[in-house]
Amino acid sequence: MMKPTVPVGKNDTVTLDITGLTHEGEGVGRADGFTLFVQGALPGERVKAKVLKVKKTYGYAKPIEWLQSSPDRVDAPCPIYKQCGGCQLQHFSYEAQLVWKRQHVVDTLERIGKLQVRGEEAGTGAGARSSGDGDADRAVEATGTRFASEADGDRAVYARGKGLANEADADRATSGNGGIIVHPTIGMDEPWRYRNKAQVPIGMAMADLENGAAGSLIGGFYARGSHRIVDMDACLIQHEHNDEAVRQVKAIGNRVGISAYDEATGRGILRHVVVRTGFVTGEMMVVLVTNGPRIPRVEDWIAGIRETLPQVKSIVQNVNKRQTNVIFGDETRTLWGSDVIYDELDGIRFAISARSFYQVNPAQTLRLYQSAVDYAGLTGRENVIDAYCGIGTISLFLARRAGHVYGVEIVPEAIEDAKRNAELNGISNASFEAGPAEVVIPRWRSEGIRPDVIVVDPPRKGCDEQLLDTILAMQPERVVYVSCNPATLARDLQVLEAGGYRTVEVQPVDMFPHTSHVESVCLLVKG
Ligand SMILES: C[S@@+](CC[C@H](N)C(=O)[O-])C[C@H]1O[C@@H](n2cnc3c(N)ncnc32)[C@H](O)[C@@H]1O
Repeated sequence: MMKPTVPVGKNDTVTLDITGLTHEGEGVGRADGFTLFVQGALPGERVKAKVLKVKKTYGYAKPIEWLQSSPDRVDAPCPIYKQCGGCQLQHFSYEAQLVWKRQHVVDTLERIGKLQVRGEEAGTGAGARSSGDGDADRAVEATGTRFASEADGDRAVYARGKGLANEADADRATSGNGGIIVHPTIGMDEPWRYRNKAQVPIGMAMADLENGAAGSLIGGFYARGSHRIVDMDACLIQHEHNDEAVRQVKAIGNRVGISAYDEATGRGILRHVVVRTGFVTGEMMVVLVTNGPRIPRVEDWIAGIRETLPQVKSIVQNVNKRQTNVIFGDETRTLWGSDVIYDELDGIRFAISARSFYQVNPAQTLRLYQSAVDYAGLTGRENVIDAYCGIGTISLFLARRAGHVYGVEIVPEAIEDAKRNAELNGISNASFEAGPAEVVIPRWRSEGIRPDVIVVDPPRKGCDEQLLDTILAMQPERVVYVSCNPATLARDLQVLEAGGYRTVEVQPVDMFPHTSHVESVCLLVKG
């Protein structure tokens, strides 16, 4: 068979019309039908771009001149936005971000889930398209039910060839009542300084390393697509107290003298600084993630943190000796103060320990959980399962309106927090168990637990197949799916629809303004 020829080469200059944005916020354009991903370019723009890298079916290019700009283009307020990989959409007006996030959900439900969305003629959705042009929009995720890699799956979708429109239309499941309602994204009035948690990798200043000097610590996000740390003093999406804590930890580290962990050699001590602030209580936790149990001059560290950061209630060390991108290791010990900090959501108090998941945007979390509770449709009598429950946040919101809530979560410390949280709030109709949802819930089934509603809020990879099978076997009246990844949401909805559930509506909630992340809550009903 003839190998298809690629019409562009590295370092070529091409003119591109940008027709969409990928799930990572890159512009999508085509040169002679060949898909190029262009960081920093927006839908509706025409750019001259230099080709940086060419793969078999797609490539990457960098804009060198704007021939036409989008009316949605704005100046990014962050001075290190161009270097830092933390945010992807600061150059896109906030209103346009919200429209794009909804459209991204719609397109993904159609393309990957093959589901019909109400009011969306195939391929003619309003607003900024989330992917490429008509052809790319219709390209169908046909690589089976699981993705080898999220990014690869997504890029392959955009880059796949023409002619799939009919297949997509033919395969599209009918969802009854004219399709799924996808509501406008719920945005923030003030979409800055919203994060309660900073997780900052620590390194050494390059100049110091090259000069063989003792070295000063740097800390910030990784540069886009790399593991080079961009040092930062302030991050406009972080709570100011978190910024201050990271600055102080770097200063204390420089004064006390500690080496930064080096990924390449596996040597050095300080890997990450993780800081959490309770938005309601103001309480803070500082976690030092180290490459071994010993922190030199640990008493000076504790004194320095307590002196400069009086809101800190908990100083914790986590030991991670593995050569991995995963931030936390398995060993955690409290160096000073409490094992947890407290925060509140809608009058419910939560204890949060270092390794427990807690939503990072508390203002939007309230809206997200409110939608989840509404979709659960509770009257006070129902049995509810909350799968992937973390520290029991959604569980306790649900328990106020349910007969009994059963929460399950894989991190044992989070389950300890969840039990403590139920007690702390005098909630006695919620019980929790540590373990994989896909193992624990089938066992609950065999023990005779019959849920009326199942809520799932899985990590980015979505629900385990075994769990989806168990949901179908348990036949709850409603399933509420909270998702931080539209691609795996769409894939899992397709499985639930094939098993007899109908997706009624989806509410996107902007939990992560200025980034390309999209969160949604989704209601499914039986039959
Ligand atoms: C997106 S978080 C949601 C947590 C919680 N619902 C909340 O809103 O705070 C996903 C949670 O799933 C947990 N998790 C990951 N894999 C799991 C599994 N196989 N079984 C149960 N929990 C799991 C993670 O530890 C994390 O706490």
